[in-house]
Amino acid sequence: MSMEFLQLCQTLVFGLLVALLLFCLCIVLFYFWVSPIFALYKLRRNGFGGPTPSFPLGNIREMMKINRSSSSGSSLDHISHDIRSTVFPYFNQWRKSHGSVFAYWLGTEPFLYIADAGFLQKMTSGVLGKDWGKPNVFKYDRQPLFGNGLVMVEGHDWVRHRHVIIPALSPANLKPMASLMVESTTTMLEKWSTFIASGNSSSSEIEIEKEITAMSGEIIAKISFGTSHENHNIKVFEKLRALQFNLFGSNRYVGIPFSKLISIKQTLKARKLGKEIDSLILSIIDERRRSDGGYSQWDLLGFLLKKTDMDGQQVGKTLTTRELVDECKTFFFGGHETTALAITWTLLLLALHPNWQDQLREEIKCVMGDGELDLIKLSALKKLGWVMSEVLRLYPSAPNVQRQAREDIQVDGMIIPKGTNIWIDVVAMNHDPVLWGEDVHQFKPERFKEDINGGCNHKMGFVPFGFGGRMCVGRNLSVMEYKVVLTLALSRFSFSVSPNYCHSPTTMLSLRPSNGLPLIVKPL
Ligand code: HEM
Repeated sequence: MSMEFLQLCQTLVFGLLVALLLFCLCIVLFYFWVSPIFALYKLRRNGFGGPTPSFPLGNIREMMKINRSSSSGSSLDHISHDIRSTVFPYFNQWRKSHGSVFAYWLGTEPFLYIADAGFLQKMTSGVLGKDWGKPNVFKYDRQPLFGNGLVMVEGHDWVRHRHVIIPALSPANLKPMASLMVESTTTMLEKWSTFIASGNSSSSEIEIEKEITAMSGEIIAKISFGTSHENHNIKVFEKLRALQFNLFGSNRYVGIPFSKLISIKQTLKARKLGKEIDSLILSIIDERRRSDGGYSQWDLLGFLLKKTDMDGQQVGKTLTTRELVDECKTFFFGGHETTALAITWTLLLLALHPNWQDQLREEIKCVMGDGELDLIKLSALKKLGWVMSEVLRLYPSAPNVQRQAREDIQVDGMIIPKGTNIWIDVVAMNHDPVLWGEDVHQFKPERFKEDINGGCNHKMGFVPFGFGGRMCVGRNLSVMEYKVVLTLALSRFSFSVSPNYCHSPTTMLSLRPSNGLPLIVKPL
């Protein structure tokens, strides 16, 4: 072979490599630069304003800057329930200049921000639950936490999952679970009594958020898997918490191209934790399938296994084992955090409003008498129901609801282009004086006395459990747990705020007190 021929081959290979590299670069540029600019142009042409993005970061840099300059919390003397500027300071700022509906960008991902109940109603009226998407960008990011569980699944698969799960969480099915709630709550309260008795004073400071979260985790573990897998339950709980802190504990630049590579350590750790949780749950499922009576055990897994392996086969509505694992994770995570935080915020508000503690104690005594907690009578605790609604209004455990448009959606002649992510700001709507009146930031449970919507002047203005076909499936369970825990706690203790408390609500998927909730707890 001549030298010239070899040189020609080398030049050809080099040329091909350069061409390939240029082609890849063009694709990357198209996806992460040209395509977002087209999408931005489409949104603007349809009348959606918003802060100006710069690709590939979108508006993330500005969000971080506003976050840094926002207030970090308030002391006991200056607690304000207007949490809009603390929780989502950038939205609070942008709302002032762009109104309640505008477009912003997480990296190269377009988001439509909505804090307008009228717009929300028009946007959702023509779209069925199964036709909504969930933002792909979050779906990939949160894969280790939810997999393809009900929170993330879409289309006909979502219909099938919901069909299997809804009966599992019906009030009739949940009734036998109440005794598990009483058991875990009583154990926690006993521990508090012992702790207080061991000190020198008649009351003690207790870190309420930590206590309630641990107890709620124990409850959901027993409800999900029963009491015979305690070791596994604890491990799943601990690993899910670790996964949550890994995914949401610090900035990870979701939406920016190759963001997983930027935070490679966190990505790998999340993946590892996700796999460990999956194999723990798989081993529980395997054990159940092998054991005598594994299907008849009274818990959510028992119910789903029976549906999946037996009843569901006849009607073709079953879940695969992989889907069962994802649903167990979804229950476990979705089922404890939101409820635990609703109880935590309630105890803060009751500590700030001792007259409401008295009113609730009176109601509990009147409904339950002096005897043991009667589960059938829980629904008669009306005032406790108003308090729960008011707490979910001021401090919504789920501070936002998300969707992704899978088709173009028409709203008042404007088009939300297919692929647009949608971020509904529940905090902003719950604190909007136009919807609620001038006393919007005050704790007034009585606003729910005559009206389940709390006097909100738009029916889509109060959506603490979401809306439409995708509304939360766990609300019966959470109301039951909320009432059991608070009835037992208020019957034994009074609560006041510790001088060590710093009011600084923040989001880590759910809305939580960023420095915990120390309360002074005193036996009655
Ligand atoms: C105070 C307690 C709770 C609050 C505030 C809450 C709030 C929410 C919200 C806002 C959504 C989104 C709905 C939408 O997209 O329109 C949701 C969905 C969901 N929640 Fe809850 N939740 C609570 C308790 C629970 C519990 C106890 C469970 C499970 C046992 C649970 C399981 C789920 C599931 C599986 C979904 C997805 C439903 C779907 O997309 O079809 N939640 N929840």
